[in-house]
Amino acid sequence: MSITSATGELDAWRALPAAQQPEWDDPEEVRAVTAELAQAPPLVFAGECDQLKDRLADVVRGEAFVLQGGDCAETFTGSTADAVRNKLKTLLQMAVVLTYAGSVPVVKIGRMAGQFAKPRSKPVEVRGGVTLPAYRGDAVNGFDFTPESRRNDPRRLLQAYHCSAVTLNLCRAFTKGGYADLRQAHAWNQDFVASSPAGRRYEQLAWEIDRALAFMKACGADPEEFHGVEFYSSHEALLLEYERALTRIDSRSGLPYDVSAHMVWIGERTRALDGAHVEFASRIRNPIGVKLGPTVSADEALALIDRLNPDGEPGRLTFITRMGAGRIRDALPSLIEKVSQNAAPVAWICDPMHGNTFEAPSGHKTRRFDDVVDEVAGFFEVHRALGTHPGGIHIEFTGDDVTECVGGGHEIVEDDLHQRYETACDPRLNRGQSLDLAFMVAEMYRKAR
Ligand SMILES: O=C[C@H](O)[C@H](O)COP(=O)(O)O
Ligand SMILES: C=C(OP(=O)(O)O)C(=O)O
Repeated sequence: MSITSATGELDAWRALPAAQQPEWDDPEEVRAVTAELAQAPPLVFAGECDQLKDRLADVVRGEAFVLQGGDCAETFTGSTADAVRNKLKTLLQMAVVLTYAGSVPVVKIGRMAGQFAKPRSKPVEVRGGVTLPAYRGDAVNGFDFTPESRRNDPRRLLQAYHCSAVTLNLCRAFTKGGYADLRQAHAWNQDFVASSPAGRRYEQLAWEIDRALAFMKACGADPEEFHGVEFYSSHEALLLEYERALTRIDSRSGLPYDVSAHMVWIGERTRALDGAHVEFASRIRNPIGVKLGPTVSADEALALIDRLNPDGEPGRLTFITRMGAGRIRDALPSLIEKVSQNAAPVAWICDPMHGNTFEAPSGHKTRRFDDVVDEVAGFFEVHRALGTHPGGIHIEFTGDDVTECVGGGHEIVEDDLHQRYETACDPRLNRGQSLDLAFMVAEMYRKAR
């Protein structure tokens, strides 16, 4: 493909309806910002995206499990060393639990280093009779409820890029520089072990891992093998101007990659077959996820496969189902059956968060930990019944001790939600709830095999 024809194809989305795009007041400013982004260094390399595709191909074959997670909405002020380390630590702890207790290689994908834009149900928010544009993520406007803050500001796209770079740089340093060394499995838990039942359970597992590592060392295995881990970044490819500006032609292959993240996904609200998001994603070579909610039909899923993975490349396409605990057992089987009949290589991941949100009497958006667990259980049951592979989970979590979802080991109740409700959009599992979930999922995975 020539560079000129590749560029034309990469812009084909511009002629199609693009849902959930912010209205910017000054198109000239958007042009200036995207021109600057188009010159900015890539955040990831095409070869890394291909490596993730290989790992996801293992998932398709039933040989690995995906743990994808992080904030609902990252914020600029949250791009600090402490916050990033706490999230990463939680992800690493969950991955260790899944790898050890579930006996499966875990592909670690952060919902991190780029998750700065949010699709919204309503374009405006009303508070006390005042109507302002909805908050659409720090890449678009501010969270504070004032007209100045809620103005869509294209310069925020640059800040999103820089915060993504800082976050990814830290993640790379933590995961390659010794912090993620399996021999540190106790150290990640130090601040947690005394205060939480999940922390104590994890500590026991870390001792078992110590023994296993000592055994392997005694057998001659090289301990340096456990020094670092592979970590990949992902976010929703929502703001097409931003994603397009960060798309580059790979010098090795001449093919386009969106270098804003290793993997990007298309959301439930933007997956229209004739829409701009699917068109854009069909042109880039990254691994792509698509969220599928309870109203998706099997024919739509097949049409998405045709558009996004016509060559049947394993690892290219992941379906992230988010049906809700009450719907998954009815809605998922026919989807999987039809896709399997077509022999389409798809990785199936369960997002047990987005179909289980409700509003507490206090007005806080929340989720029940039990519903989250029940949706994952339904996901495993369906795959088990059909003989297909439950390929992973996609969750919203934070490494901090927030009170945003109810239930879990600490029994957070609706009256507690106000205590530490810090999310900029949807409720996240806190660290204890995340670890509890990892133990339960590991158990489900072991049984499913
Ligand atoms: O994270 C997903 C969506 O952006 C979020 O659920 C939308 O929330 P809203 O319904 O409050 O707009
Ligand atoms: C918006 C999201 O999810 P969904 O598209 O599934 O609603 C999300 O994961 O942030």
